[in-house]
Amino acid sequence: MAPITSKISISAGEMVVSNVCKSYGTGLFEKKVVKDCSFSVERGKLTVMIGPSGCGKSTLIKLLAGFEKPTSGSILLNGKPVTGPGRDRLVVFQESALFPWMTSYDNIMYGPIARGENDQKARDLAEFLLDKVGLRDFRSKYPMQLSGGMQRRAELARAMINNPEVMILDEPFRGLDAMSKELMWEYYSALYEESRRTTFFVTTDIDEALFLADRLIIMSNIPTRVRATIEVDIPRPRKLADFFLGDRANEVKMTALSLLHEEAMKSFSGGSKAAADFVESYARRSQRA
Ligand SMILES: Nc1ncnc2c1ncn2[C@@H]1O[C@H](COP(=O)(O)OP(=O)(O)OP(=O)(O)O)[C@@H](O)[C@H]1O
Repeated sequence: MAPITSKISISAGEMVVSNVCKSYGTGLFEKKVVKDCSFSVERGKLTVMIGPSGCGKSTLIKLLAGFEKPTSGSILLNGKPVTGPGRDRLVVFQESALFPWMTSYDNIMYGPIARGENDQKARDLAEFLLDKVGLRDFRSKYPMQLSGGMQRRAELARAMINNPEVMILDEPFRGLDAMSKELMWEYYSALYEESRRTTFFVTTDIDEALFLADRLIIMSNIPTRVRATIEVDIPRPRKLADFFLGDRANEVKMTALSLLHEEAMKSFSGGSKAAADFVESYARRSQRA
C-alpha cells in the first residue's frame, strides 16, 4: 500500500522543555508534581517517556499540549512558547475517545468536518487511512462493534487525518491484552516509520518503550524530573521477533529497569499502592528478561 507520505505532507515540529516546574494547590496544600524538568522532543523522532505510575507523566502531557501552564520554566514549539492547545499538537489519550454513536469512518472524519473540510480530498484521505489501519471492512461499524486493538487503530487514524506537527500519546495501548498490545507495537512502529512525524509517547511498559523509542527518557519518582536519557540506537525497521534477542536492546532494558526500580522503591517507601504494584510487576519482568 502507498506510504502515508504519498497522501499527507508531514511537517514535523520540535519541542523544547526547559526547567519546567508544576505544582497544584498553594501553601500547605501545595503539591509539587514536576520539578525542574528539561528535555527535548526532537524533530522527526519518536521520544518515549517512561516513569513510575503516578510520577507526573500525564501532567507533563497536559503541559506540552497546552491544557495546563507550567508554574515556572518554558515550553517551546518550533522556538515559540506554547500558550495553549493548538492544531499543531494532538493528544491521543489512554481512554478511548471515539464517539460511540459514530461509525469508524465518521469518527475519522470528525476533525475535518469540525473544520468545515468535508470535501472530496478529506473523504479520500479518510478512506486511505481506514485502509492503512486495516479497518476498511469495518468502516460502518460502531466502536462497540470493534475489538480493543481495532478501536486503538481507529483512534490513530482519527489523529493522523488532522496531520499535527507533534503527536502526543498517553499510554495509548494501556488496557489491551498482551497479544493485542504486541501487535499494536509492530503496527504502530511501521506507521511511524512511514511518516517520521515527531512523536512524544508516554508509557509505563518497558518493552513497549524500548521497541518504539528513538530516544528514551526515564523519569524520577514524584515530583518528577528527568533521571536519564538513553538514545535507543537500534536500526529500523524493527521486528518484535528478534528485537529483544539483541545485546543493545537488553543492555538498555537492564539500565532502564534498574533506574525505574530505584525510583519506584522511593515512592514505595512513601507508602504508595501504585508503586508497590509497579515494583512487583517490574521484579517479574526482570526475572523474565
Ligand atoms: N489537577 C490536579 N490537581 C491536583 N493534583 C493533581 C492534578 N492533576 C494531577 N495531580 C496529581 O499529580 C500526580 C501525578 O499525576 P499524573 O496523572 O500526572 O501521573 P502519571 O505519572 O501520569 O500517573 P499514571 O502512570 O498512573 O497515569 C498525582 O499525585 C495526581 O494526584
